[in-house]
Amino acid sequence: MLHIRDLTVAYPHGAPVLHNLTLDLRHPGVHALVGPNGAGKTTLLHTLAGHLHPRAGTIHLDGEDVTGWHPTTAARAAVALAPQGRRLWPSLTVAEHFAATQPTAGRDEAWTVEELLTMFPPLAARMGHRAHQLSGGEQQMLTIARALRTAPRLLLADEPTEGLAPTVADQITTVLQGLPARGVTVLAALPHANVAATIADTIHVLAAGKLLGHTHTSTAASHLLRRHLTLTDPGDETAEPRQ
Ligand SMILES: Nc1ncnc2c1ncn2[C@@H]1O[C@H](COP(=O)(O)OP(=O)(O)OP(=O)(O)O)[C@@H](O)[C@H]1O
Repeated sequence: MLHIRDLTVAYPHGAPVLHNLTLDLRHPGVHALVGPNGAGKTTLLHTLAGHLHPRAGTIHLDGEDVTGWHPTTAARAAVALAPQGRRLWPSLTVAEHFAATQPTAGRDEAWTVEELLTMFPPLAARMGHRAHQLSGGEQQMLTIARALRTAPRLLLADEPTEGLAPTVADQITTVLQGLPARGVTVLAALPHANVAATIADTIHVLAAGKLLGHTHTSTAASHLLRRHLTLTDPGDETAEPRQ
C-alpha cells in the first residue's frame, strides 16, 4: 500500500537526515520503525504526514503519487499522525477533542465516539476533563483516539507507548494490534526492537537516516543494528545497539 523510493529529507537549511530511503509496506498490518535516537523515525513519519517535503525520492500510497503533499491533503487521504509528545489542545476537554475532530469525508470506516470510548475505557470517565488534567496514559489514549476519529487508512504512531506504565502500554498495544482488522495499517516508531516485536508483524530497522532492512524478530533487528554499529565504528566491535 505504501511505497517509498530513494527518499531524501532535510530540515530547512540543514543537511539531509534521511538518505535515499526505500521502504515498502506491502500489506495491511502493524509495521514498526525501529532505530536509535536520531535515526530519523520521527522525520519519516512527519514526511509521510506532509509536514516535511522531501528533497528527492517518491512516496506512493495505494498507487497515487503523494510525494511532497501538504498535511491537509494527507488528512483528506486518510493518513493520521499520533505524534510524539501528544500535541493535544491542553485547555480543551476530552469531549471537545472529539467534537473538534471529524471523520474524513467519504470514509465509511469511521469510529463513533462510543466505539473509541469502548476501545479506551479510561477516557469515558474523563470526558469533561481538560487534556492537561489527564494522566500520561490517558493523554496517549486521547492522542490515538483523536487520530482514529479521522477514520484513517494509515495511522502513523510516534512512540505510542513511550513513558507509560506496562499495563497502560499493553492496553495501547492491544488497540494497535486490532486496527488492521478494521482496515487501518499502522506504522509505529518505536525505540526498542523487543517492544516492536510484541506489537508489529514487520520491523523496519533505521539507523543514521538509512534503512538497514526489515525483519520479523527482535533478535534479527538487533543483529542488523549491531552490524551497522560495528561497520560504522570498527574500533568498538563489542558495541551494543544504542537502544
Ligand atoms: N526540527 C528539526 N530541525 C533540525 N533537525 C532536526 C529537527 N528534528 C530532528 N532533527 C534532526 O534529525 C535527525 C533525526 O531526528 P528524528 O527525530 O527524526 O530521529 P528519531 O529516530 O525519531 O529519534 P528519537 O528516537 O530520539 O525521537 C536528528 O539528527 C535530529 O537532530
